[in-house]
Formats: sequence, structure tokens, C-alpha cells
Amino acid sequence: MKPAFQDLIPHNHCFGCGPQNSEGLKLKSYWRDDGSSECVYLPQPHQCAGPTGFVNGGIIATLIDCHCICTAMAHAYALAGREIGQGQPIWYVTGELNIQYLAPTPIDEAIKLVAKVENVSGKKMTLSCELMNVTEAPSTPYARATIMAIQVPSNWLKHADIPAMCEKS
Ligand SMILES: CCCCCCCCCCCCCC(=O)SCCNC(=O)CCNC(=O)[C@H](O)C(C)(C)COP(=O)(O)OP(=O)(O)OC[C@H]1O[C@@H](n2cnc3c(N)ncnc32)[C@H](O)[C@@H]1OP(=O)(O)O
Repeated sequence: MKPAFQDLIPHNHCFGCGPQNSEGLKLKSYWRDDGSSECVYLPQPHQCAGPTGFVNGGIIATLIDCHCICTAMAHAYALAGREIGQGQPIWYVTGELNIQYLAPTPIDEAIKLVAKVENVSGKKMTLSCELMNVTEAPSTPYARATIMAIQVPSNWLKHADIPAMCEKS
């Protein structure tokens, strides 16, 4: 199996997708054969909403956000003709995130996110994402989102790898 996008992107301490963040969700994203990307995640009991059986909406937003931004970066490396993480870093951040929460997301089973790059225009990349049952059973997704990823300049490197509160000593 190929490494996850996140295992190839350097300097990533993100709570949702940073391998270096010891308290984070550490989600992992991969290309699918049809050009979309997927991420399977097993929610944890403490990530519950008010009712204990469902996933908190902020956790859902983080999963969608991070899976899509990492997909944007992977796509940008591909457009540049480079392997992810090779050469000058390519970084995207979230400019906009729009989520429709369509049905409660069960907390006691794995969930799957599938993202697609819809459009690239200059520094902006639009992606769509659905969060669904891991079997991709033909039912309504639990959530559907669109996201605007925006490329940031390489001088953002000055923000990278500052000793972080997220690193446990
Ligand atoms: C430090 C190292 C990083 C390492 C990263 C590792 C992986 C990280 C993984 C993280 C994963 C988790 C992800 C996270 O949690 S990322 C954390 C959440 N996001 C942020 O904190 C972003 C905060 N915002 C900014 O820093 C700036 O506003 C950005 C950089 C986004 C734009 O700044 P600026 O305005 O100076 O950029 P520009 O003038 O070059 O504009 C370019 C184009 O974009 C258009 N536009 C601008 N803003 C928006 C907007 N909000 N919606 C729609 N469009 C917008 C703009 O009109 C223009 O369009 P056009 O005129 O070309 O048509």
C-alpha cells in the first residue's frame, strides 16, 4: 500500500492530520482509482455529541477539512509533476468550509470520507467531500461539504516547526 498523503507532507503539526501532533486525530488519506481520495476514520467515544451515540459536529468538520486540504496539497504536487513532499513545499490552508450535516453520524463504527477536486483556479482549489458509512452503502451521506483551499506562499515556512504546545515532552 502506498504511504498516506500525511506521511509525505513535511512540517505538519495539524490537530487533525499532523503525524507530529501527539494529541491529534492523525487521519490518513489515499488516492482511489477514480481520482478521488478517501480517508477511513474510527471515531472515539469521547468525540461524542450531546447524545453519546453520535459524533460531534466539530470533529466531523475537522475530518472533512483536513482530508480535503491534504487532498488539495497532494493534487497540487501532482500538477507540479512531483511526488508529495518532494522539492519546494506546497501548502494549502482552508479559506472556506461549508458543511451540510444530513444525518447523525454513528460513533461506534468506522466512517469514510471521499473527496474530489472540482476546480483549480490560480491559488484556489475547490473540493467536494462526502462523509458516509465505511461500506459506502447507497444511502444518504451523513455529511456533505464544499471547501475552498488556498495556496499560501513558501514564506509560511517561518511558521513551521516552532516548538509547539502539541508536542508532549
Ligand atoms: C506553516 C507551515 C504550514 C504547513 C502546512 C502543512 C499541512 C497543513 C495541513 C492543514 C490542514 C487543515 C487546514 C487548516 O486548518 S488551515 C487553518 C484555517 N485556515 C486559516 O487559518 C487561513 C487563514 N486565512 C489566511 O491566512 C488568508 O486569508 C489566506 C492565506 C487564505 C488568503 O490570503 P490572501 O487573501 O492574502 O491571499 P491572496 O490575496 O493571495 O488570495 C488568493 C485568492 O484567494 C482568494 N481568497 C482569499 N481568502 C479567501 C477566502 N477565505 N475564501 C475564498 N477565497 C479567498 C482571493 O480572493 C484570491 O482570489 P483571486 O483574486 O486570485 O481570484
